[in-house]
Amino acid sequence: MWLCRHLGLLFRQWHSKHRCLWRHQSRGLGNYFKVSRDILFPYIKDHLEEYLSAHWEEDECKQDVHLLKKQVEEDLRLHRACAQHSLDQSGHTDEEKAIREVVDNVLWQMASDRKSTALKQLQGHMWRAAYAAGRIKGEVYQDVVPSIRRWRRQGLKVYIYSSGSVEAQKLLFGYSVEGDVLDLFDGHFDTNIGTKVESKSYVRIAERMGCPPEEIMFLTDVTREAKAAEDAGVNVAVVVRPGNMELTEEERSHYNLITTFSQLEVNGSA
Ligand SMILES: CSCCC(=O)C(=O)COP(=O)(O)O
Repeated sequence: MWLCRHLGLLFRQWHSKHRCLWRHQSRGLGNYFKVSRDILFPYIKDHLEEYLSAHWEEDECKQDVHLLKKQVEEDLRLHRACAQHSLDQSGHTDEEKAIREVVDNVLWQMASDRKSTALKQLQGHMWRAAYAAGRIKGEVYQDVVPSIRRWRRQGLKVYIYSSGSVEAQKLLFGYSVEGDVLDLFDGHFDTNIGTKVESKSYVRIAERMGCPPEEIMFLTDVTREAKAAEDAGVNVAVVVRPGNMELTEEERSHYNLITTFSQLEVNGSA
């Protein structure tokens, strides 16, 4: 999440006290949502083969598979590790084999916590169908909606930057247990702007927001992301939620830590 206010005072205060907030999680919107690890990702694993078989001939699914194949080509070109095919493919039709290859690749990417745009696009499309059918909901932490509403009343602009596709972000907040709360956000960014562990992504986002990096606060629960944002001159706070990755002693002393959004006050007194 990003907060941006063009008045400067808020951020100068926060900056001087190192009260920098920006949310993010190690494995999917963990600053906001309880469910990515427990519901969203298992949903993909459990329904992937069924989804691909049902939608294989549709243009959108073909595009998703095409993007995944391009990613495999890129991985091979860069000598990155690739998925190993798990099943004996003999006795299967060409379509079944092709689906199996995609399933293996997607499961492998997820096990490796890859954040490729190709993976995120397919996941977004699968979740869209699941939200529409009422099978899943975005279970937002209790402190999130009231805190963001308060910040917005105080004049902050709030953005999402997630490895999840913009479409998936909108679904998560559009179908949340609190109802459609998309009005909380002024904009969305995903890996199309660059990965969250690259400093230049944060520079580009600041440019898009029309806001100097030092007037922006980034909340994350991933310290590699926090480091990249800091390197770009953005203020950072690390959000500690149950089940997140353990922080080292050094990380604990270096970063401003919060356990709930309600600890962030616009006057800088977190
Ligand atoms: C947008 S819904 C699922 C989030 C997701 O797929 C993911 O990988 C989370 O990434 P984030 O950058 O939000 O930690």
